[in-house]
Amino acid sequence: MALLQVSGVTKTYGPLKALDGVDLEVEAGSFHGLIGPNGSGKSTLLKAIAGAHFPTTGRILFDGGDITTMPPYQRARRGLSLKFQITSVLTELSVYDNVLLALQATEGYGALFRSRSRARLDGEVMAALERFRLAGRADDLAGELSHGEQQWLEIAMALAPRPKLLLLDEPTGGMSPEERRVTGELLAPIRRHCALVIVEHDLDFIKNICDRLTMLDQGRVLGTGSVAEIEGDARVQEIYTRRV
Ligand SMILES: Nc1ncnc2c1ncn2[C@@H]1O[C@H](COP(=O)(O)OP(=O)(O)OP(=O)(O)O)[C@@H](O)[C@H]1O
Repeated sequence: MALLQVSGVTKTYGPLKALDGVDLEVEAGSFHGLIGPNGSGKSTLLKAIAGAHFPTTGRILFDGGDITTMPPYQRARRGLSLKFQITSVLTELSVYDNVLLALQATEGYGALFRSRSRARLDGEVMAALERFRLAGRADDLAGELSHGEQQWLEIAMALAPRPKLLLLDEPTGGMSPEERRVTGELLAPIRRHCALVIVEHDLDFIKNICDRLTMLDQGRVLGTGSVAEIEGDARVQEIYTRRV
């Protein structure tokens, strides 16, 4: 069974169907990109998976359990983690404390005091920072980091609790081409232990890092397949030449 299974998900806002019978399957360890024109429903789908809002109809299964109407904090404890487009690092805290807080928030303070030593958490914080080339900035204020570094810090925070699935909404927004390239490099090794669902407007970036793509158009799935299959799909090409 797939790690994530979205079945027949619809989301309506008044008369508007932002999602219309969407099916999506993501296997463990797979990187899955959501593409499509503006307003096609990519962010709405990501939010439904994250629990930021609930579908009007349909079901979402994650790691064998039904999470359709589960609150976000419970999804996080089951292994679902997310980073949205808007940066949410605490700029007045150190880089180190941002990651520490992310770990503590997922575990719950009770669990932290019962079973986890400060030394063990310290190891996890530093490992998370090292993976994202931020270990040397641990004591700096997060607000002193560049925009790209703040995005990496947020991804490091999202990955620190070792989720099974990471959701990323436009992580390379506002980054330089070099920062985008590095972001791809930093994300590649996580597939050993974590799957990814990513919304990203930079098609070259998403094609380079994803195994599979789902193309949305007007709230419906137009096609799902390998990058080569989706690139070769005439309907996908038509939409991108016409509207994107
Ligand atoms: N909270 C909301 N209330 C009303 N309509 C909404 C709301 N959120 C999204 N929509 C509408 O749902 C549709 C899908 O929006 P969504 O943001 O999911 O598209 P998207 O593919 O992520 O677009 P973009 O690429 O521009 O970010 C759009 O028509 C949008 O205006």
